[in-house]
Amino acid sequence: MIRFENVSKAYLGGKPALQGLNFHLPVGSMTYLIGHSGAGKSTLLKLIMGMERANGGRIWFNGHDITRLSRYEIPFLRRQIGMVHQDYRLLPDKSIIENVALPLIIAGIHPKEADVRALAALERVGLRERAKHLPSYLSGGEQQRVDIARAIVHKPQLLLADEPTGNLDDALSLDIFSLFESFNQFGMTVLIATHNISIIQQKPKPCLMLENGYLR
Ligand SMILES: Nc1ncnc2c1ncn2[C@@H]1O[C@H](COP(=O)(O)OP(=O)(O)OP(=O)(O)O)[C@@H](O)[C@H]1O
Repeated sequence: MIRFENVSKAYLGGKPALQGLNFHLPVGSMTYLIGHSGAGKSTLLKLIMGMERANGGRIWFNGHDITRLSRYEIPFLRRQIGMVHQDYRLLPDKSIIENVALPLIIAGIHPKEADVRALAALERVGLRERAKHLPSYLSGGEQQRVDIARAIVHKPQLLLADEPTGNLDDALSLDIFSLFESFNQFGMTVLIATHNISIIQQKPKPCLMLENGYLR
């Protein structure tokens, strides 16, 4: 699904964030991306999303070189990817269902159809009955599940998560990782950047380990 070939990234004026990365994520795999703060985890995820450009090397997504995409092609790439954030990023003045339906509305789906799909996504994360509430009425763990529903509402092939349990306690974190496992069991490829060693031990998976921008 994803192949990195000798990929490097340096931000303007900074030291290299990623250097000569080579790896392959097969379709249907679930992988952890680990490494200390500043090791380059978020940068790697942003390269896959087309939010940052590599300075060298190639990134293949289903056989297409996404380092060569024009900015008009990037939205098509993103429609195949879901992204879960550490800080939820919900719109505070929109209801839960409106938050989850938003990517579909932006992609031009009819609002009624978008609502049906958003409710189905909320069902998958166990929050269908909270659809009409505002985000501020939900706990941190529930808001994280809304962010996950929004990330999967368009049925992406690939799910990326950047420190998805950074703000949650151990029990809630385990629930969130179980959700990711359930999506993976239905065929979604999953890549999770995490510091959560306890979860990695409880739910072992293949790991990509970054150290100062290099894969170990
Ligand atoms: N927009 C940016 N401009 C300049 N340098 C950046 C930018 N984003 C990240 N960096 C630098 O790139 C390197 C990798 O950062 P990155 O955020 O990818 O690491 P990380 O492993 O995700 O860290 P954390 O676990 O703290 O989120 C760091 O040295 C960081 O300071």
